[in-house]
Amino acid sequence: MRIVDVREITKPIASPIRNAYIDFSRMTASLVAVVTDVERAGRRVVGYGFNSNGRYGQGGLIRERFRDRILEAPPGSLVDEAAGTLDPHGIWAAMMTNEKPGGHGERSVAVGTLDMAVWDATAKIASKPLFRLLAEREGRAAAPRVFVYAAGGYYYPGRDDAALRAEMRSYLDRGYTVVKMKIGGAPLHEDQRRIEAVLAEIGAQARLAVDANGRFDRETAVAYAEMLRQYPLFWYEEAGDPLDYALQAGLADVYPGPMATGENLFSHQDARNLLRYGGMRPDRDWLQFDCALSYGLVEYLRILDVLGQFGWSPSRCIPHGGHQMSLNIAAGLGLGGNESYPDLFQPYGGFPDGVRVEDGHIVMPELPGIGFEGKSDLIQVMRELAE
Ligand SMILES: O=C([O-])CC(=O)C(=O)O
Ligand SMILES: [Mg+2]
Repeated sequence: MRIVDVREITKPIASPIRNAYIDFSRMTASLVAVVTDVERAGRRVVGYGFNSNGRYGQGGLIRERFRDRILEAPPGSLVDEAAGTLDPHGIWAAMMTNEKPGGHGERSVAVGTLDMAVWDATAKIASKPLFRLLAEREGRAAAPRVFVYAAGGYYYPGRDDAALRAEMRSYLDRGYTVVKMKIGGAPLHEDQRRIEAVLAEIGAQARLAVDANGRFDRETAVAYAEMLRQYPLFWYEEAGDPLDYALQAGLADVYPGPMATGENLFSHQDARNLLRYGGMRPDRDWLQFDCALSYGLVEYLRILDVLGQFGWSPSRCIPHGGHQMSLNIAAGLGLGGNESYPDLFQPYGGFPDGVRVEDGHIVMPELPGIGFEGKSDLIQVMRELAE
């Protein structure tokens, strides 16, 4: 059993939206394929992966370093003979040869993207859905029904509150019970008006989360907290810089409701610092680490270990990114749910065809691997890369 090729292509996922920090007019993503010499059901097994929105494609790093390390590693070091499939931990170690610790930068995105493809291939070779393989390895029962929430509510050029309300209404019509909107890209009083418009629209049918994308300094984060705490929000996300743990910890004193952060922390060491110093509360707050940006599931398993050491349950994790990889982790390892972007970042985000959101949950179909083959628009671009 061998990995015979690793391919990457950088694709546009541009759209005219803006959060408090960046616009997505030039956003790209890496699509990767890990090609094996194994056949299942009459087809060569190819694992696929891509990075989440918000960070750019990683073609340079993948082509200059990580691809060759996989292809040049002793093939036996990449295989789990006993399990009869690839060894994602061995492949991860090969990719990280000659990489110093710390300063995670964006190599974590390159490795996370390849790691997704490796797990897809690993589960396909085992002829199982990834969530079932993960649950078996951890000795727990899989839970195929997964909570999902609808992320959107971006700033668009010329957009008014009526359009924002209509967007949120459309999520409720599609079965979601939690919706998310952006804040911090407009003055506080304007954001407050937008929030009240959305709350009036969703009423008791759903809850609202708000996301500042790390925009605020301490004073502004507190001013928003004091405004936001009068509303029954699902969470207040990424108020300040993702690495400013003191800012986050200070917010807990003024904001009693749930807070969320972690999508821009890319390693178990950063996650540990958040839990050590960030004042996050395991009884109500949410952790959003996204394996596709942070060295993949091999590293995410280490993050879950750190959570355990600090008394956190995996059920407090709702990853960023809206991809099927995190849906599998949620169903296999007992996370609290997953993000979803019903109208954005297609064809990468979303669910296999025919999967519907009901009462804020989806049920995972029984597809081998991550399940990309069940999403026709996505598997089409994937197969153009490698089959
Ligand atoms: O707008 C973005 O960069 C995406 C984001 O923060 C989220 O999905 O939580
Ligand atoms: Mg966010």
